Amino acid sequence: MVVVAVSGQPGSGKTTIAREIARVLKVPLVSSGTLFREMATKMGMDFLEFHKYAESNPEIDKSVDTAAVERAKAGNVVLEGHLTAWVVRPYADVCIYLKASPEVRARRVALRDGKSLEEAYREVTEREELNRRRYLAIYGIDIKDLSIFDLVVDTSFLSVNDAVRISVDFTCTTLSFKYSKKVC
Ligand SMILES: Nc1ncnc2c1ncn2[C@@H]1O[C@H](COP(=O)(O)OP(=O)(O)OP(=O)(O)O)[C@@H](O)[C@H]1O
Ligand SMILES: Nc1ccn([C@@H]2O[C@H](COP(=O)(O)O)[C@@H](O)[C@H]2O)c(=O)n1
Repeated sequence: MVVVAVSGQPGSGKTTIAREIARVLKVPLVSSGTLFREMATKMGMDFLEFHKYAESNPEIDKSVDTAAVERAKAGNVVLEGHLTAWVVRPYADVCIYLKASPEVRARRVALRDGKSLEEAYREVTEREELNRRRYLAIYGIDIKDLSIFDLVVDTSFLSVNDAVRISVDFTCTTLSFKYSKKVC
């Protein structure tokens, strides 16, 4: 029953890496970020606006996180989300954190979402600060504390392929060692 959590800064490449790890492990990918985006859409809010709304409505993060923990307990999953690893750590075999410079992440999000560089830069920096404040207020968790992670990767100067290879190789090696058999 493998459980992998991929967290990290907005635009660092979490979804890209988590999707590939899930493919290699042949398990589903569950994204807290996607759930959070869907909730924003349902409430007719802009993504960034919803982050601010969540600040005075802690039940939003708690419902996203409860879903992540319940799914982790069921096993055989890759969980992805900016904040997810901190809450599923007790149930995860491997926790990976991705980071990159704000400039690099803004460029990637601008390209991905068809936004201006200025808008993307504002989004990635504001989202990170709003998330940091919420998690500190709700759980007393400082998302600057990366000590819970098994692997921290700065993807600023890595190609997608290199970032994927590093993350997948580490995950497969760690799982194979932990379960004393070739997992992938
Ligand atoms: N190492 C990399 N080098 C260049 N581009 C990358 C790299 N990793 C991911 N990307 C690209 O950057 C964009 C953002 O990646 P991705 O959506 O995986 O990030 P994320 O952390 O999940 O973002 P968000 O926090 O907004 O959900 C995507 O278009 C992806 O293809
Ligand atoms: N456990 C949680 C709770 C909330 N989030 C929020 O989802 C947003 C989008 O996540 P990305 O992976 O797309 O960055 C994120 O900014 C959090 O506010 C979460 O990720 N995990």
